[in-house]
Amino acid sequence: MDYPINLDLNNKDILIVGGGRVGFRKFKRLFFVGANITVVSREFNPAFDEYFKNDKENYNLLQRSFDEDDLKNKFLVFAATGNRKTNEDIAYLAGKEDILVNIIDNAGLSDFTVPAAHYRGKLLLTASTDSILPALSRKIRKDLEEKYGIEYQLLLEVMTEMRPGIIKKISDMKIRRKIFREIAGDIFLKKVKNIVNKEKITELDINQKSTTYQKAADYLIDEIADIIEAFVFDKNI
Ligand SMILES: C[C@@]1(CC(=O)O)c2cc3[nH]c(cc4nc(cc5[nH]c(cc(n2)[C@H]1CCC(=O)O)[C@@](C)(CC(=O)O)[C@@H]5CCC(=O)O)C(CC(=O)O)=C4CCC(=O)O)c(CCC(=O)O)c3CC(=O)O
Ligand SMILES: NC(=O)C1=CN([C@@H]2O[C@H](COP(=O)(O)OP(=O)(O)OC[C@H]3O[C@@H](n4cnc5c(N)ncnc54)[C@H](O)[C@@H]3O)[C@@H](O)[C@H]2O)C=CC1
Repeated sequence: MDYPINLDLNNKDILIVGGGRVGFRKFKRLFFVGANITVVSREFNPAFDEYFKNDKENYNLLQRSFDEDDLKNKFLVFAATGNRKTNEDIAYLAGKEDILVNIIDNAGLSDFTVPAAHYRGKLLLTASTDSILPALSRKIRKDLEEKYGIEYQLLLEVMTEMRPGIIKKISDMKIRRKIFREIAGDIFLKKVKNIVNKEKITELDINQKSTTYQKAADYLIDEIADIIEAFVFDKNI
């Protein structure tokens, strides 16, 4: 069985060997999370074209064959060539340097695999199948996209501001746990969803902290204050 872990790859040096269809999929997500990416590839999938144009970000696209020196000082390596033997060689060389590898055509030689992922603001939901049926991971990711909507992003955005204050103010851990479980419960989530629908809040509103977002956030902060009061004074809500 695999161990799930959420890695902070911001500014970490990552190597991808092979800029094909799969290499691009790995690249896109690494770019999204702020990694420092080097892609070495004999040829590049056209999906990389727009990235060749803006070559000033945290990535380096090198059109050539893989060289052992490419592994130097890398935090993680993805072997994503279409050549099984080359990918095997990369697994061996990276292993010698104690660098963790993902081998796109060989789960057995991989130190880690990549799950399908749905990001909803700060919520991250992932699916994997122990490498048995990646198409199922993809299908589950699509299901999660339907089920876990913008209300989760809104709630987490508001809680980013509120959680430290609640922890500071309420010293009793048991009461805090009750409060947080209530905020994460079905009843409260329904309220958040209603406000998303009523105010027509979009992802952009949340990211830009628009006035529509502020209005919704203020409403939720009041609701959360009511929950806190109810639990602190041990009322049954
Ligand atoms: C082991 C793993 C290694 C790794 O890449 O980390 C791996 C390996 C392989 N995948 C293959 C094929 C496909 N992969 C996908 C899709 C995804 N593959 C991803 C991960 C993983 N794929 C890891 C295990 C994850 C797990 O445990 O489930 C996802 C989840 C994440 C991502 O890549 O970002 C992403 C969905 C992203 C999304 O949409 O959300 C589709 C679907 C499609 O394209 O429709 C197909 C075609 C249909 C099919 O074969 O199922 C083949 C070739 C098989 C062959 O030769 O036929 C191999 C090689 C092999 O099996 O040896
Ligand atoms: N892990 C996954 O999610 C998936 C894995 N696969 C597996 O991955 C394999 C290939 O995936 P694709 O991206 O579609 O292949 P692709 O052929 O589109 O891309 C491979 C890239 O590697 C480059 N390359 C080959 N040898 C190289 C070398 N020595 N140095 C540098 N670059 C080199 C090529 O120029 C090419 O751009 C398939 O054979 C399949 O087994 C397929 C689908 C999904």
